[in-house]
Amino acid sequence: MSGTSGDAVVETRGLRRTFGALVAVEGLDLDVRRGEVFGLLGPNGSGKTTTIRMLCGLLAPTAGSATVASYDVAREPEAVKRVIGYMSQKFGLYDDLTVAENLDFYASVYGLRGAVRAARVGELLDGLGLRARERQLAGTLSGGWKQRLALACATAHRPRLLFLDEPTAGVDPAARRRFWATIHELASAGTTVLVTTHYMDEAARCDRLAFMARGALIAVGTGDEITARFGLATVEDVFVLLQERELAREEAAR
Ligand SMILES: Nc1ncnc2c1ncn2[C@@H]1O[C@H](COP(=O)(O)OP(=O)(O)OP(=O)(O)O)[C@@H](O)[C@H]1O
Repeated sequence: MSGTSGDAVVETRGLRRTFGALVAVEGLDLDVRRGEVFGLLGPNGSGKTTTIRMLCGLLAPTAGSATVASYDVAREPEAVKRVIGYMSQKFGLYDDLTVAENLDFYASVYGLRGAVRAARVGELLDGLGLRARERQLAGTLSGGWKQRLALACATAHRPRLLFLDEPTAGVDPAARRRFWATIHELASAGTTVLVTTHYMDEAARCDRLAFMARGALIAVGTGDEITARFGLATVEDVFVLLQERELAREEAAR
């Protein structure tokens, strides 16, 4: 890990990704510290998912650099994948496999074998309250249980970092609250969590936030620091302001 960032476990410098003429992520300089719950916020299309996919070693940067747990995402994507867990917007579950089979599958993909794998699957079933549903097909679970299972799958190998892309979209408030309790337990145990969300109550549960707009970082800090910078009362006000600016830009471009 490079000298100036101290305990940064995610570090990007000038990170950029284009798709043809479209600049999805532009010149991103980001530091996420070990054990922090870090929220990535921004309007639709602002580059959050593209950023997460680069940090997970799933998408090559066009330019700039990023390290995750000191591994370079462009040069060492396989090493990155071993130390991270990724829960995508679509959860990535296999609908025609049971709860236990999904867990077993992910545990095997993450390199767990034999008795260690069986023990870990059992631990996840019990720890996340999935035992009663272990033989149920994932496709028949409610949204809240799918989310729980997806989190269990993403943490099967006890990753040092967890990337969560809109993890609670379409999930009821009680399930969201339970989910966040689990996230904070993981963070207390030293897991670094980077999460994207459109929900402001979830933003309030993050230690620090980064706002993105049109692929660029607009502001980074605690909720209080960011609202102070914009001279607004709440993080939601900042979010709405950015969204309105985006809409105005789109109108002007028409
Ligand atoms: N594979 C791709 N090919 C072409 N364009 C893409 C691709 N992936 C993303 N984009 C574009 O890059 C921009 C950023 O998208 P991204 O999904 O990163 O935004 P986001 O902030 O995660 O949005 P949302 O909040 O809607 O999930 C968008 O304009 C999107 O259409």
